[in-house]
Amino acid sequence: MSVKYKARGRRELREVRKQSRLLYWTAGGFSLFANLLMLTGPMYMLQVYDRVLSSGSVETLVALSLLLVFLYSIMVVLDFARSRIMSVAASRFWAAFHERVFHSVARKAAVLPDQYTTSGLNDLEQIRRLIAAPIVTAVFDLPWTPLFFTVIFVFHPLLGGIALGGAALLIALTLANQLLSKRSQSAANRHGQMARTASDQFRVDAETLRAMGMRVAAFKLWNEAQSRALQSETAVSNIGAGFSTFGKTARLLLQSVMLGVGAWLVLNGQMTAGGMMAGSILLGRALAPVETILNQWQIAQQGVHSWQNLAYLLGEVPPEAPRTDLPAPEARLVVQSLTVVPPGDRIATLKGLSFNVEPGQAVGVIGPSGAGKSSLARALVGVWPAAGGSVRLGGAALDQYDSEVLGQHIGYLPQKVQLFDGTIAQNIARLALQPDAEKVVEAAAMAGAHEMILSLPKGYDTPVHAGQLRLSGGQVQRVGLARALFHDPALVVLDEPNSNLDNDGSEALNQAIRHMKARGRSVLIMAHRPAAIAECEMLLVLSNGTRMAFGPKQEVMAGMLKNAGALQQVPAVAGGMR
Ligand SMILES: Nc1ncnc2c1ncn2[C@@H]1O[C@H](COP(=O)(O)OP(=O)(O)OP(=O)(O)O)[C@@H](O)[C@H]1O
Repeated sequence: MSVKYKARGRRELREVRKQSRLLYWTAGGFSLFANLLMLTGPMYMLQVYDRVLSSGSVETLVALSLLLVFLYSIMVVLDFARSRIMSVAASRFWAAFHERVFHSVARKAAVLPDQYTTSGLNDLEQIRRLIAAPIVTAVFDLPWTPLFFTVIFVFHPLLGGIALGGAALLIALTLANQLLSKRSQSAANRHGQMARTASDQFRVDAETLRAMGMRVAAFKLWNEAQSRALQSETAVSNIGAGFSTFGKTARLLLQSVMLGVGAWLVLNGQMTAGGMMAGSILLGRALAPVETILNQWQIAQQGVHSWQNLAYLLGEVPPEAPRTDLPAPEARLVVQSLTVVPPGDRIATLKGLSFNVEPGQAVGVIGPSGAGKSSLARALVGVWPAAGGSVRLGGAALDQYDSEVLGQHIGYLPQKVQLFDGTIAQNIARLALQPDAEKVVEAAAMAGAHEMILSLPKGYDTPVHAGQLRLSGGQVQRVGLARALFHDPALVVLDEPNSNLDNDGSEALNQAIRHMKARGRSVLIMAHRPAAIAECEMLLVLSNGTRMAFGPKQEVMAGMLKNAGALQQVPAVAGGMR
């Protein structure tokens, strides 16, 4: 399965990379000329030694020097243009994917968060860095190194042989580096990811750690992963640094050997002094790309790892097929033989569930813990796909709507309400940058949150920070309810909406439900506490993922009271009904 995902993701990545083909070819073309111009220095040296020094002609020296400056200027421009082109290619790649990756991360994390959703955006950044890194321009230079070796061979075959031997040595070092560091690099990635996940989790619930003396234990857990990551990273950089130093020394030594052998050839009259100097410089040029690749190997490894991660993520979350725009749905909900299996799991938490909700109706969904109420809420808002059967809103199955468009017609208050960084108004307006003040106040008033928000230091403009909430549990729930009611959605699904509410809050909630019903919207309330279902005329009783009863509230309650067995299965409701 994962191979299939990776292959699909890789295809998508390659397709986008292909769109910048012209840029890569241009950079390649520039590389040709830049590498030809690299011959300028050695040729100048050759001419100065063999022509100027023997002829003593100052004019020739001046002319050659002017030509040298001119050619070097062109080389600088080409080199600069080439790195600019690569940084444009890198930005293009990022721009082509940032939205896609962001949505893939968000879509996958809503269903089944994993290492790929944690690292997705960072992986994209790593690839962007790799494309713009000098190692890529070094790869462009690599095909032209035979040119330098050929010229060295022309000077003298012995020097050419030494140069080729040097190149083979550096390539062998690069391969050995890869072989020796591969395992440590993947361990570093794995443990680094575990340490980041642990620190995120501990930061989110730091209060619990502090209150119950769990900080030291949490540190030990985080530290273990972090130490392993550091150990592996140190191993990788030690290996890399060792090879890189060895490579650099080998190149310097080779250049000296070239000079020494060159001097011996000059003494034997087999070549000129200019050839000796030029050969040594050419060797440096020929080996430079190999040396850069060796030095930057870790960036390449990281980039390849990120490429594979991203391929998996994109393959697993293919782009959403464009959907025909549907009109705003009528608030008629039809659930037919719905079976839901939590993503990543095998056991169904809802089995063959059927019921209807008419516009203007409120349905209370009750049942013991683990009965499947939250699973139903997630399926009704389209977060968890139906494994069997269907959910239809306004006649259309949920997956016939574009998920963003569907979201506009749905209000959802999850069991654990999470606010995002931004102002209260932005949170209510579902993160709109310029919230529509009238609609925000209307939703807040409906949720009974208006007065509470006005009492905050900056009212609706009070900033909230996801990890550092200054609001009480009940206040957060009211803001969450206002967000669910914002923009008058057709279907409102409230999962335990009054778990943190006081009497006033519960009354405000009931008023909001009455209001939604009067506007012909449909409302579903998953509840433990009977106060939450006071406004519901219909009741759905779940047990163990199946429908125990569905119908008008009074009838269902009466039936349950008669049925002592069923009553025991829903103790909370039974308690509230007595
Ligand atoms: N993400 C998940 N992955 C696997 N199983 C899950 C997941 N979420 C819930 N379940 C399982 O599904 C079953 C129903 O859970 P669900 O949260 O829907 O119950 P619930 O009725 O809302 O319970 P509660 O009243 O305690 O909130 C439980 O057995 C639970 O273990």
